[in-house]
Parts: sequence; C-alpha cells; structure tokens
Amino acid sequence: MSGLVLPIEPLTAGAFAPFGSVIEADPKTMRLINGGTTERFHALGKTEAAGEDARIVINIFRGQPRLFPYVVDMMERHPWGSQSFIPLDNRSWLAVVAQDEDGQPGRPRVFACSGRQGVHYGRNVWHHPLVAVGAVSDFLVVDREGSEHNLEEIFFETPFTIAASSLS
Ligand SMILES: NC(=O)N[C@@H](O)C(=O)O
Ligand code: NI
Repeated sequence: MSGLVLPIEPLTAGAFAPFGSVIEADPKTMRLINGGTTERFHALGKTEAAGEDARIVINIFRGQPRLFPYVVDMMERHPWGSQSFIPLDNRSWLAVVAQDEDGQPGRPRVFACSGRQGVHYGRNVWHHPLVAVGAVSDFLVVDREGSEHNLEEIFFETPFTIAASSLS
C-alpha cells in the first residue's frame, strides 16, 4: 500500500468544522414552518460564489464506487466558491479533506458519512474529489459556476492510503 494509512473518523459537526459543515437533519437547526406541517433544518451550509458573473448551480454527480485500498494521491480546492455534496441514495460514503499548510494540503482526514449526511466544503477548502463507496451513487451537488478557473489540484509526492472502508 502507498504511504501512510489514513484512519476513518466518524463525521461530526465539531470535527468537520475547520472544513465546512455537515448537512443533516440536526434538531438544533430545526424550525417549524408551513403552519407546523414542515420541519425546516435551516442554513446547513452557507454557499459562496465569488466573481463577476458567478452563480450557484445545482447538479447531480453520479459517482462510480472507489475500490479499496484506495490511494489518495491528490487533493483539490475551489478558490472561487463552496461545494456541497448531499447523497441521494441513502448510501454511506467518504469525505476526504485537509487543512491548508502554506498553500499545500496537509495530511488528509477521512470522514465516514452516512447515507443521510452531506457535507458543505467551504470556499477554497482542500478536499478529494467525490469518494462513492460500494455502488454507483448519486449526489446532489451545489457549487459555483463562473468565468474564473475554479479548480486547483495538488498531487502528493508520497500518496496516502485508505485501507478499507469500514462503512456499514
Ligand atoms: N470536478 C468536479 O466538479 N468535482 C470535484 O470538484 C469534486 O469535488 O468532486
Ligand atoms: Ni471539488
């Protein structure tokens, strides 16, 4: 296996806070609307789209399942906007993020996301492209479209490995 084996951590709002937010039906965010017939879990992610002609777009990403052990050899970030991933198939998946260290991604952290947990990556936060697990999986993806180039990729000299998905 290539390089350091990365542990898989449970996704919690606190652990993920340096990278963005967790998109889930958290009772602390809930407010009743529509005459009490609907629970609104409010502002789970604060989208950002910078640049003259920038706008937020809503997409569906159909991800092929990654094979494990999976080699994390690169990270990316979007300097001009945020990016949010919400699973549509109620299938567990992995979110891989890293702190910025002088313009480079630090050691990646791997979070196990349930099929009812999405994540919101803040603007310019290092992350690995979508890591679907187990089967082809659809995700609702909310991110930024605009004229500026919105993708920065860094490849590690020494890659990391996710040994096996310990997802149920
Ligand atoms: N390229 C693209 O839109 N996908 C990545 O940004 C990703 O994070 O999966
Ligand atoms: Ni991305």
